[in-house]
Amino acid sequence: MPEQQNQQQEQEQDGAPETYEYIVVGAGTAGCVLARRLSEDRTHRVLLLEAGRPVPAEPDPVPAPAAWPSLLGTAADWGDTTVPQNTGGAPIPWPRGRGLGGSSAIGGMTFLRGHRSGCDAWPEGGAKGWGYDDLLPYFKRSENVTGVRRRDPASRGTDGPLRVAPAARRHRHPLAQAFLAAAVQAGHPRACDLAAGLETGFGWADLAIADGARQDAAGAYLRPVLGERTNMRVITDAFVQRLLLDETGTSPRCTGVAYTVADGTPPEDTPAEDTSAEDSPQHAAPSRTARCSPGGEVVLTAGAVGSPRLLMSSGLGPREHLEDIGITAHLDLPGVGGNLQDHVVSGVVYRSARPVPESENNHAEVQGLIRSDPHATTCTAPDLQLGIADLPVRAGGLPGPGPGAGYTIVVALLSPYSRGTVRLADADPATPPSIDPCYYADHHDLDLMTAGLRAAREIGMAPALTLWRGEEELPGRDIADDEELRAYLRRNLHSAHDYAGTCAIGTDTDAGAVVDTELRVRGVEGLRVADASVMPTIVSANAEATVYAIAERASDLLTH
Ligand SMILES: Cc1cc2nc3c(=O)[nH]c(=O)nc-3n(C[C@H](O)[C@H](O)[C@H](O)COP(=O)(O)OP(=O)(O)OC[C@H]3O[C@@H](n4cnc5c(N)ncnc54)[C@H](O)[C@@H]3O)c2cc1C
Repeated sequence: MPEQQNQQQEQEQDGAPETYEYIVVGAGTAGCVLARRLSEDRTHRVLLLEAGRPVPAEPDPVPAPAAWPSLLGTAADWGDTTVPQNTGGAPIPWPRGRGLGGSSAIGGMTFLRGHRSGCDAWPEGGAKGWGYDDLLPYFKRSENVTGVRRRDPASRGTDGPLRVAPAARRHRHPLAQAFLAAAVQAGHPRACDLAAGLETGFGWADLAIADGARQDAAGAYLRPVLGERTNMRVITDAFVQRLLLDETGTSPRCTGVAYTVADGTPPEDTPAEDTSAEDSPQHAAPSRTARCSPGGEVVLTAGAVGSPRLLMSSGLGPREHLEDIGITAHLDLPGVGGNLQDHVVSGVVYRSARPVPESENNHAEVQGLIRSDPHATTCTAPDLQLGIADLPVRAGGLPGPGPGAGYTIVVALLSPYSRGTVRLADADPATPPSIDPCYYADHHDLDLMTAGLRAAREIGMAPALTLWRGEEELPGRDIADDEELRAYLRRNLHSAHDYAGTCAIGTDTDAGAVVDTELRVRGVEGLRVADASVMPTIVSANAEATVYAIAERASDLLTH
């Protein structure tokens, strides 16, 4: 694989400039899907550019699923942090994948579609054609649940590239089994197939693990076809700095991209015909270019941070912000980088009364989707996700048991009210972006999470967990009233890493919309976004399964 990459890089450098029907930026979850699907028609030349390396942990072996946290902070992670949050002041780590497979190659492998109510809210907000039923064929097309019990082929895929299944019975964690029983004892329904997005309650989550190995987008979608698709070129270590824009027409047209390659070879100069947008400081850096053939398109799949970052570096974004940092705005797109959403996470940490065995899976085998107010009649969509972690999950600096001595009932907020931003720190495209998720900026989020802690405690005290339950270490039994619980939530805060919303789908009348319902960037020709950033609102569970479906759908929109 690395050999093939190098060969491709040499061809790019030495050969005559080539053009492509599709240039896909970012080989993460969505980018691998797009590259594979778009290159199925062998007459289409497809270029996939990825800033990271071919194999996430190369030269080390890719770790077993349970060791996934060890990937964070490595070369496979951009290693971002947020700006200080209103939660005690500390920045929060914001890992995101960098390498073939992107975040699917370093993530936690929980594979849930999110409850259908999450997607069904999209058309109501203007994203016509993006409801759960519209996405269902694409959810199915991405996955393969062949052989898994209690999976209905009407709602689940049986021949997609990605093999997913719950933890195999003989490898299930005993604590997860006890937790599931405890949730039912606490009065929650038992879900049969939580991953389908049609049920609430608690059940075994599907995991992107097959035969004991991680299933990521590169392994499932890209590697199986790399050798046979001569019309697809993949270049790694290729950081796309900006989009090439032709502004001679009535609206700007994206004609290609400029990128640098971190392989030590000298870059080419940008050809004269592509200089129309080169009046801002970051454009002075020499770089390679890749251009679209007539009618070709650039597709951004750089993720909810990378895609808005690249748009803004190219002068497509909120005019005021761009001008503040010295970038000429080629188009005022106020929504770019706004509307940032994430699932905020906290939980109740227990010291275990017995040693906690090591996980053979992803540390999070059982999940639950619940409603904070079980008596609500107007809205029954789940707004909290509760799950078991066979590890103590706590922010650095907080006391508590070490691995093997504790466990956590994790609480995640599914439908946050708070909205954040991704902004450029300066005009240099290589400067890490400024990420402000604005956790708990809206007080409703703290109220919902407080209800979540109470629900977690109820399950934690159920008889099925008696043999495991030691002291409640965090927040601690004495922390009982709402004010104290809110203070704890601010102290013990994590990201679920489901970043979304920064290039949202919407209508022309929606000033915050960045792409239309066919994922075309508004006001620009030849440019689409097709990753987690297009979600108008974050989905009601972990995001990856939905990103696969969005990318599958995008490939149809591009080719039909
Ligand atoms: C640590 C972690 C754990 C997670 N756990 C889970 C989980 O258990 N279950 C779940 O459902 N979801 C999980 N997620 C979320 C899920 O992985 C993401 O929602 C999903 O992968 C996003 O897909 P994407 O294609 O939008 O972006 P990504 O997969 O992040 O891909 C973006 C790609 O673009 C590349 N890129 C960015 N900028 C540039 C540029 N300028 N030039 C070239 N390349 C560029 C990046 O290097 C990356 O490879 C997790 C995420 C993380 C980070």
